[in-house]
Amino acid sequence: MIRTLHRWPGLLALALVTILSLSGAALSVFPAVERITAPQVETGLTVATLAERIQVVYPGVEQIRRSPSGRITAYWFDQGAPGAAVIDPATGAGVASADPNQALRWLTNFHRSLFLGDGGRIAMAAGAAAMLVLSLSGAMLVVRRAGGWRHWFASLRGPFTGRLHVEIARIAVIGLVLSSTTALWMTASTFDLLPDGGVLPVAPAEVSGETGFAPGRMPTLRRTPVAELRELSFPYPGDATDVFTLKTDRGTGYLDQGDGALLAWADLTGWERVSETIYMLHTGQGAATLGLVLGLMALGVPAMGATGVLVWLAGRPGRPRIRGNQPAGRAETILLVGSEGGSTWGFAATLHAALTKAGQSVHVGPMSGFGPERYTNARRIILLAATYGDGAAPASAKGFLDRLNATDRAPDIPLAVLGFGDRSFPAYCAFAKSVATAAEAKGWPELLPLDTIDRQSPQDFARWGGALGDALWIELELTHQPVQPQNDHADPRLAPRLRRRGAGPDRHPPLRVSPRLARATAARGRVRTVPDG
Ligand SMILES: Cc1cc2nc3c(=O)[nH]c(=O)nc-3n(C[C@H](O)[C@H](O)[C@H](O)COP(=O)(O)O)c2cc1C
Repeated sequence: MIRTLHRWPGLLALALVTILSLSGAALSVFPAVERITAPQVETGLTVATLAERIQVVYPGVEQIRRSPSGRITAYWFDQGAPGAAVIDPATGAGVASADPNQALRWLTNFHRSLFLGDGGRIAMAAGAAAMLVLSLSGAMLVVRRAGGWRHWFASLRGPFTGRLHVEIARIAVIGLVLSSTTALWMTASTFDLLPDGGVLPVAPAEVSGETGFAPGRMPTLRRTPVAELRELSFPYPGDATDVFTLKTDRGTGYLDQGDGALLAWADLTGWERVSETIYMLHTGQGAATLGLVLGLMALGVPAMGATGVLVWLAGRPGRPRIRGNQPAGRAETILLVGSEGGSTWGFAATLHAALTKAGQSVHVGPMSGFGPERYTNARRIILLAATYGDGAAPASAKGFLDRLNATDRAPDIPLAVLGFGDRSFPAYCAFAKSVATAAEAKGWPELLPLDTIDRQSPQDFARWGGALGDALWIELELTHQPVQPQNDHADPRLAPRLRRRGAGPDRHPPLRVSPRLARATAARGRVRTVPDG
């Protein structure tokens, strides 16, 4: 279920989340550059002093703005012509153009809406939602694979592409959850779905009617550090009824231009504060370092997309077509498979073919489809169960143990459990062992004791086949030629190990095990083979 939830949004929204993450990563650089290039403000500088300095240089100043990076921009009128510049707060003089950065504007529009207006905004929000689902389901898969939250950073085993996918995911997931959640919040805010609109102070009923009180002398501005400033708007020249408007991190107020008195004030609402914090966390404006970290994490998305597709492609051909598979209600032998990577299905196909050749009718299906009420003709049930993660159930065996535990009585059909695992994992064949223990506890009759296959060994399988043949009183030859999973070649640790054990089809001719010999070796717990023919 979680795997499906991870796979399909991932494959369907791959292009969208890649666009979102790459453009987001590029955007994350701008606040950091602005932070570095913006002229620095001396500590303790007040809005009063800043306004005074700017007014000396630009007497027609009508607005002063401070961006979250600390950059100060002034806008003025000079003989009827508008002007604007980035200001050096130490002098009040302009030091750079205030024209908006075209690349930033282009990237921002692309990132927000793909230049498609509201439709594009909704598409990008869907991409963010897909990223959130992918991050959360991915985190649950990492936990399952590592064997719990405590092992989040434990070293990984398994094919290279899968490991790389998880290695990136477990670092990037925090940033991706943060970026996607904040993106969804911001979209909701854009579409007015949140009550986070600003509240303005009530307009003053009376003003002094005077003009000309210098901003540098106004008590409120003298108490307000520039670090808190967002915007200071000057009154319209010649209009004695107009006021100064001050916006800071705390709220908005009106100041009388005749005596500097604070006429009205409104604090930011709780919703506004939350929305502003979320805006800062998403854009990195006001938190440039965090922005860069999130941008780096976003770069993990294309890499995870590529490795995720490779993992999906490698896993797809895992389940072979089984010719002559009998319906569950008609088969004498029910062969159920618990597999994650697909290789156990190959063993099931070999066993199915050998039993069919010996005249049996066999049904092969996933362990997750366990339904004893359907096995009306069955005389035996065989479970081939791999283990994944720290002793967890593989994908095609999900729910098997729950279903078995929920039944009052185990089926009255003899059972054989064959575990597939790898001895280099601490919980060797742990899932098969749990199944065998649960079956025993339910009083399920035993056809064969639990046996295990280490690293898909054909010899181990042939040996077990001999023991099964003896139990069924038939000649049973299991000559399995494993198909090496494509991405195991990329795993420098797995491939030599498999080769040493002779798992490669080219290194190992099919093995024939005589039932008598197999019985003898099975009893001694080691494997001996006889050459073909
Ligand atoms: C990520 C991963 C985790 C595994 N965890 C275990 C484990 O905990 N215990 C074990 O015995 N084998 C473990 N294995 C080995 C597999 O169970 C074994 O290779 C099995 O034959 C795979 O069968 P399948 O391809 O049908 O899933 C793991 C393999 C991988 C790739």
